[in-house]
Amino acid sequence: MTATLELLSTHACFGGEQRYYRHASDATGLPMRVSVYLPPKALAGAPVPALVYLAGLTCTEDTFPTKAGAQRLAAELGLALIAPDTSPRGAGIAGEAEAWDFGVGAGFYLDATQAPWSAHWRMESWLLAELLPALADELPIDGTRLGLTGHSMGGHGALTLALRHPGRFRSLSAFAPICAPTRCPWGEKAFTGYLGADRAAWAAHDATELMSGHQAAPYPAGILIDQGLDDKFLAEQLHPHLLEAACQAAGQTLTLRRHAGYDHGYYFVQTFMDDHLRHHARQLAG
Ligand SMILES: N[C@@H](CCC(=O)N[C@@H](CSC=O)C(=O)NCC(=O)O)C(=O)O
Repeated sequence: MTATLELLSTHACFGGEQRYYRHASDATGLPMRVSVYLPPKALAGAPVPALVYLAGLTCTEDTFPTKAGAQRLAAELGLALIAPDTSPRGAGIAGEAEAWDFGVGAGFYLDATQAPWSAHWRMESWLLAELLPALADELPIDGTRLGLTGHSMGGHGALTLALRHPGRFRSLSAFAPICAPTRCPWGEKAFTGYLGADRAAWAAHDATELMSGHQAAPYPAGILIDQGLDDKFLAEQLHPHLLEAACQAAGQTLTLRRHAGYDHGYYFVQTFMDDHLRHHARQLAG
């Protein structure tokens, strides 16, 4: 297979390497970016399990490696960390970077069906059909042992992609995720633009709706979610209580931890990162 990953830079980090790649994507028709942390065990040649982290609105592939503080424990656990960019860039669509919650930096991890976005905003296809297979082909990553997590818009991406593609990911967690995008302003704006005004198409990208369609737990080993109670987006945008109710109805074990004093930012994310790494490492072992 032809290599599609172009190494842009690499940095020694806790005995492993923090790398940045450009990836030639047919799905988006644009060069896409991704960061990958390879732990010491992978550099020694052994294929390792990987945790995919989907970042939130306004973020890039650089946000997670520089702000989440995950590499030290990932090195110890022998876990690779994959952090894709949050949208296509450079498509040249009029106004694509004018809003911080739509367009550039706001891909919502789905394939847009509405012009002009449908030509390039194909994040689900890029991630699942191209990027993850390429990473497993070209790097010492075991593509059968992938966990998925994310923050805010990326938490929505983690929950929805894991629920839309059962069996593709072995473990699931999220930080302050958008749990019911069909019922919050961020989701309504994004879904109207990317999927069209007909709300019938939206449910397939809403974690609460997807969970409500399950009669049995899709992640029997349990889902972990952390949420700060001083998060300025909690009441209007995130709605974890709706997902909690849907999980209860489906028999899905959900550990939803609500933390007094924590806001939406990366001080919150890095505080609970070790717990998420251990949650995934346990379920990805063997
Ligand atoms: N510009 C916005 C704030 C944007 C923001 O808070 N982005 C979050 C994700 S929000 C949901 O997806 C984020 O992760 N930012 C990166 C960071 O380094 O904190 C505003 O004006 O409120």
